Amino acid sequence: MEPQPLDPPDISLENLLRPMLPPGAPIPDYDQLDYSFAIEYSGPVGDHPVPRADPLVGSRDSSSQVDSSSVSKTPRPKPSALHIDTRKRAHLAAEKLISESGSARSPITGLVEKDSSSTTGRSPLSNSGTRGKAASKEKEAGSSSPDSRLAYSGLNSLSRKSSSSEIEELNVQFSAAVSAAASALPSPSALRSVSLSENHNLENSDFHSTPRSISMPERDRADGSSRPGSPSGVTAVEPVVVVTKKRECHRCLKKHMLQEKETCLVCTARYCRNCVLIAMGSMPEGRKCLRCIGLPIHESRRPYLGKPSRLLKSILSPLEIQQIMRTEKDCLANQLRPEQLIVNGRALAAPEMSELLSCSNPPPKLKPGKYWYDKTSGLWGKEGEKPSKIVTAELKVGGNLKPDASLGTTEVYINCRQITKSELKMLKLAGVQCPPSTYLFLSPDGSYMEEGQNNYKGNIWEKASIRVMYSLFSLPTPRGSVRANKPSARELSARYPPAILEHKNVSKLLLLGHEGSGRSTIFKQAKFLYRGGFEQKELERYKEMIQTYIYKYLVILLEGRERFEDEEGDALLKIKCDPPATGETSKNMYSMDTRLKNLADWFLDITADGSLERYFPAATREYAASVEELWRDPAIQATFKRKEELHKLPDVAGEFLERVVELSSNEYEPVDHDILYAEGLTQGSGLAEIEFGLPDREQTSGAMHDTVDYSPTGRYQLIRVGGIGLKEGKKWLGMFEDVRAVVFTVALSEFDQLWIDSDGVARNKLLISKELFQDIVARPCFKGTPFILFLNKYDKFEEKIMKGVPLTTCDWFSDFSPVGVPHSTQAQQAYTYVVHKFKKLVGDRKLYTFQLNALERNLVASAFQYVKHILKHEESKAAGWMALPEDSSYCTDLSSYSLHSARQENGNSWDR
Ligand SMILES: Nc1nc2c(ncn2[C@@H]2O[C@H](COP(=O)(O)OP(=O)(O)OP(=O)(O)O)[C@@H](O)[C@H]2O)c(=O)[nH]1
Ligand SMILES: [Mg+2]
Repeated sequence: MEPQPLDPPDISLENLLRPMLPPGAPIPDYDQLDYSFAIEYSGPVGDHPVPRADPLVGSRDSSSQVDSSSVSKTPRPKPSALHIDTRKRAHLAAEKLISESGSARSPITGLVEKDSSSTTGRSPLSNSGTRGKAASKEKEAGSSSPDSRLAYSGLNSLSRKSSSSEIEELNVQFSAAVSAAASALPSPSALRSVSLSENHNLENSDFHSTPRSISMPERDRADGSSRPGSPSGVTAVEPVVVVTKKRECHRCLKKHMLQEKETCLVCTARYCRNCVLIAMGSMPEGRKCLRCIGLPIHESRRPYLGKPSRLLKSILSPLEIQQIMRTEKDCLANQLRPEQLIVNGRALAAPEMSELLSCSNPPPKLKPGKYWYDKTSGLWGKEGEKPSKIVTAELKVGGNLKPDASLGTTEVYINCRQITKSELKMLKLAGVQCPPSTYLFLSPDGSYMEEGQNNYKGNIWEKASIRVMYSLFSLPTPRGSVRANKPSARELSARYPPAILEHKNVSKLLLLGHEGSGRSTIFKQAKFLYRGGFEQKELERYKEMIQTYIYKYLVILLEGRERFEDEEGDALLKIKCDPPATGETSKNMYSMDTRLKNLADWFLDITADGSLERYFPAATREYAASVEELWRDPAIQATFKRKEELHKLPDVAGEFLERVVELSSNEYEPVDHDILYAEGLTQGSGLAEIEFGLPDREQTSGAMHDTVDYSPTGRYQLIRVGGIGLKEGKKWLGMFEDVRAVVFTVALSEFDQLWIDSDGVARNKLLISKELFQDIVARPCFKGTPFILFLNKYDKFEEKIMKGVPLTTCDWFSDFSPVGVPHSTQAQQAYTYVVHKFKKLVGDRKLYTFQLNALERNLVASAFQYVKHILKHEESKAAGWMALPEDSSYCTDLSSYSLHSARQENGNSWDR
């Protein structure tokens, strides 16, 4: 039989394209198609192997079929047929889609996209991104394959969120094109060891097998146990710097003497214009060779981040350059890692670095290294050197400033740092008197005073000539005009309370205490009681604060859940003694289903990399339902039951999480109760003051007889020293020598709670309060000042004692043994014992104590009346009268006031 002639292959464009596209994908419009073809090389044999180009005519051959194990599960186009220009098209389509969908996109989408260049940039609501074991499996299987990494991040995230097959298709084509290009044309060195046929095999290509250190939390790696090694999640792998001859292209090894080259940000290999796109692919992290993707950049290249070269401009469209430069600047792998910055002797954590970089005046061109930072003035410099910059003050970054931070030898100190000779010279020029052993307190605007003295002395930046001199000597000066920076009276009062307050004829009350003891609550109650509450602007701030804090509380719970799940798993394992089969994870009451776990992981990730505050409260509404779902999950509820073990979780967490949907709505307005429950006054807590007149007793409860105003002026000023203020600003205390009384708050209920200090050491909270109290009582500036101890949170204290939590949990109370006393509950006995312990601390000195529940407004009013009595008493004592007010509702001993007596006076009607 005569052989039938074979049909000529159908070489229509459609048939050519079909194998390149995923099954079922529509053929793109011919007019819009941007394509090119590779033809087989038939020239003379050269020095280097030439990549093979397989013809695409006809149906796909078996060798081009993608291994079904490939997680992308999409056929890869043949390397030869799809030119890199496809990227352009994919990219433009993505841009188009972004611009079209821009307005309709939810804030979540926008936010996630923004972050998509970073490790954690995955939609929390999609299942694609998993931290932990799932992610690690995915990685092993290749699903977090180079495809997904190579695709433009924006495009990638779009395809994840959008169901648009077009985008997915483009993404796949684009990734495949790059992979193809990479594997088809590896570097000469790779070619030396890889045969052409291997080279042709995408799965075996050098590109695929190159180990990556892309931002994968450490626990996702070998042991699967720990949190990310670096907070940023980028493993600190030292890049291997490629040494090439100066003018040689690292890929083709040609010299191209006069041609510009593009340099890899990681290994510094240089590529000529013909090789750059092949060597660097789609540049998902900017200008890096394919094998360097995921690696941290070489520090010498940091100044070039985001700055396109002329070469790039000549081969890519402006839109592409814009996108590449954006990813280059934003992508996580290219960021400075927090641990590379040592500030005041301590490596930064991710949230600290993000605070530093996002402040209004960050240090410019930061490089890895050791720095010192003066939080009070904002001065910033390299360790052992004079200051180089004034950055935003009061940032919570790094350790404590050391006197020798700048290796000064002048014996003149600014905010505890011994200054350098050039600074001293400048200070003298500015007319500041500074003989040896001068201790100056300098604020960010240049105003200064001598430490321990209450007078504001002047401003070193005031004269323009001085500022010029400073810059001549390379010393930093503040940005903008000093006049504009002049602090308001209110700001000054916070900085130099005595200077501002001196002229006022008020009785100053200093409100001190350890974090969480209730200082702000008392302050807020004073505002409600005597100043008519909060203004609209302040309410807005509280709203924002509450909405942000909910997420922080959630994250504490999520971390706790993980811990408990592991512990429980280990415990069950010990009981069972038979380890689960490989890959099987034992479930317990703290385990969550995969979807919620993904969501939880996302929250933990954005917290770990310090971007939680970038998302919230902005996206609070979108996530409220998810947070509620998480909160209601049995695993989280089981975790919450063990809240005492979650040291950072405040008491209010449950209350706020319970109402997350309501609190997250736009219409939500904080009510008094919410404001009191919200921790702190404002997010940045330092010094705050409020002035008020105390009304006569009759006005507040109607049951008091004291109609005489004992205060000299009838005006009081309550000054709250907040968390940071007290720790770093202990020197301020010396400036409050004219206060009439120190009100020290202690949260009684903390006797069984732990506090993790900055060194990670857990300590009993009440013991910390005790030490702080002892420290302050012992200060010479408070030698003759009456101390009033507000023993707060009695409600919680009572609840705990009644529940059987032993007071002896706190070592300080180890000798407490309740005895059966008629008409006295165990809680009252415990309270009396605690009062006794505190009084013993001050020896012969008088210590006034007041039992308080600061959430009860009337009780706080009584507390202030009590303070007023004390002041009167102290005044009489000083005048030698020694008469106590007749009515003394403070029982036999003015020095103690308990809720018991207060309740009797007020007929037990304590409204919140
Ligand atoms: N149950 C109970 N909770 C209280 C009491 N006093 C304060 N709280 C809560 O304790 C938490 C911490 O109180 P804050 O007033 O912020 O304490 P603080 O840390 O000293 O204040 P800042 O200096 O602003 O940080 C808040 O959620 C308050 O609502 C109390 O007497 N009983
Ligand atoms: Mg607080």
